[in-house]
Amino acid sequence: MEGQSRTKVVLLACGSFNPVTNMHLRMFELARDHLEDTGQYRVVKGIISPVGDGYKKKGLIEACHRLEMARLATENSDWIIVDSWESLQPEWVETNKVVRHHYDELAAEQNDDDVDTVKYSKKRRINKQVYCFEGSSHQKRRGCPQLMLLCGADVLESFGQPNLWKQEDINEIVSFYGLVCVTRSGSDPHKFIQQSDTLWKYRRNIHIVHEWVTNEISATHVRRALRRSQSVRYLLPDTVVHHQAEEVMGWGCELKTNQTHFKN
Ligand SMILES: Nc1ncnc2c1ncn2[C@@H]1O[C@H](COP(=O)(O)OP(=O)(O)OP(=O)(O)O)[C@@H](O)[C@H]1O
Ligand SMILES: O=C(O)c1ccc[n+]([C@@H]2O[C@H](COP(=O)([O-])O)[C@@H](O)[C@H]2O)c1
Repeated sequence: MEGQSRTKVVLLACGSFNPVTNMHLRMFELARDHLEDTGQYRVVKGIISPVGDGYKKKGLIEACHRLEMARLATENSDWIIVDSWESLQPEWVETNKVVRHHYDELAAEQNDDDVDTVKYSKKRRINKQVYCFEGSSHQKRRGCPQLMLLCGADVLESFGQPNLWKQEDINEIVSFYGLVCVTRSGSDPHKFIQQSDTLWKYRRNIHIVHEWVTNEISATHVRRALRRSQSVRYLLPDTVVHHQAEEVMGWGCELKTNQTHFKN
């Protein structure tokens, strides 16, 4: 696509970030490299959106701490930011609504003159399929970056978990926005897409990024190590390790307080 303008992309990652790990940050770098390598896209921003306290997942520490740790983790990045909107909502917000919110924010940044008045309540052709979002007030804004949801393969595979995601939300995410999915050990996103009619239909909007440096870094592992007073250094950015030791552990959450070696 030399000489032609690339499509601007904003990557949005939703999750607990309990706490944010180096792998969360690496996920953004991998996704940006992958998309830009195609020659079609220019990734202009990455957004981390920690889930709110209403998610009520076992062991989830307060959103203010997860938010602060994500802020510390990204303070040296010139393109990844943390957004607090989702984490400040009193009730849990479905991911599709979070994606819509961020799309509206991006669209609002555009000049009103750029509004393409074709509403998504009208039939539109996407990937040669007629697609329609009944009742959605979304408008396609010319010049607005494309917003893609960034996730690990476990989240993609959770689409198949009965009664977890609404089918219409999955449709909207993969047809209108697009998905960038980073492989995790034990996952097979290509096979998962092949076995899902919806995902297969919109497979061109799903970008699979292969993590060749296979690793098992997960927030679960970090929490387990903390419970056992083991070091989590180099699994998390140093600033986050310090925050864990100095702030979170003194706030009465489940994490233990006797981990002074984190400060070294
Ligand atoms: N090692 C990893 N490889 C690829 N994606 C990852 C990895 N760790 C986290 N992610 C992705 O980051 C996003 C946010 O994840 P989340 O906060 O749930 O992290 P997690 O490490 O999977 O947490 P937990 O272990 O608590 O379930 C999700 O899309 C998840 O798939
Ligand atoms: O929107 C949904 O229906 C939906 C169903 C299940 C999970 N999610 C989101 O997926 C993310 C999962 O995070 P975690 O830590 O539970 O792996 C989190 O951001 C949730 O809000 C979203």
